[in-house]
Amino acid sequence: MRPILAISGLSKQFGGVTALAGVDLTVEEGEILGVVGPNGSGKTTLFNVVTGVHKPSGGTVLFRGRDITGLAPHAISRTGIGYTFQQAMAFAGLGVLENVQIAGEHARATGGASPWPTPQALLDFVGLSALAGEKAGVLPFGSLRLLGLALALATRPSLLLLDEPAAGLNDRETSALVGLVRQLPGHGITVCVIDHDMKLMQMLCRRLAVLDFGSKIADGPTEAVLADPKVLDVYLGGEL
Ligand SMILES: Nc1ncnc2c1ncn2[C@@H]1O[C@H](COP(=O)(O)OP(=O)(O)OP(=O)(O)O)[C@@H](O)[C@H]1O
Repeated sequence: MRPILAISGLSKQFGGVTALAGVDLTVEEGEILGVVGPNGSGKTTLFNVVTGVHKPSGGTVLFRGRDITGLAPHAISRTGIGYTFQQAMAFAGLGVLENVQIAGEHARATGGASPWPTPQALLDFVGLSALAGEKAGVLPFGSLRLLGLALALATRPSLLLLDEPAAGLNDRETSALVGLVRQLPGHGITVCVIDHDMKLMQMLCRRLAVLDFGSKIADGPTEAVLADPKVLDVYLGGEL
């Protein structure tokens, strides 16, 4: 089967800094793939290049076989790639439901039936119905993260990129998030997630790719990757 996302030889220079050094990576339809690596290894840059925030210095990104390399973010979003940010993004002065409505207005026109036909249904899914009328700016941090997930889902992605979705969440909130993300493939949404929390990644991902200094050093079943001496080496004294 053709991968939903196929990244080949992707590189990105920021002046003299090599953030990505020729990364090959595929995301298979229906999986939850984890991308890990030490601070500064290029994970966020990888997402930023895939979503069009940064233009790559070299390489290609194919989404469902279509070359989307270097397209503008709005054009990439319309192909069906959604993403959440490290910082939850919402209009603070608008209501929770209004935020989801607005995000949905920018949804791609070509998607099939959404698993969540209304903004309210999406709020039900992420567990924020009770807060629908609140201003986003007054939400507690955990709820704001869930709103960030709802906003990304409102754009009706078929591939969702999650950048540190559990950062700052407590254990209960993290479990709730894991429960939601695990359901996404069943709703036709493939997931690629970055996080430092290896326990979270073990709960979510059957496959992990590891970046180090902008290069992919491992890619395979989660348990095998976490036992790989090359991976243990880059995390020496670190999170593992
Ligand atoms: N906009 C930018 N301008 C200049 N350098 C950048 C920019 N974005 C990232 N970098 C550099 O590129 C390298 C990779 O950074 P990146 O944020 O992709 O790593 P990361 O793996 O996501 O790190 P972290 O886990 O800390 O979020 C780092 O050396 C970083 O300083």
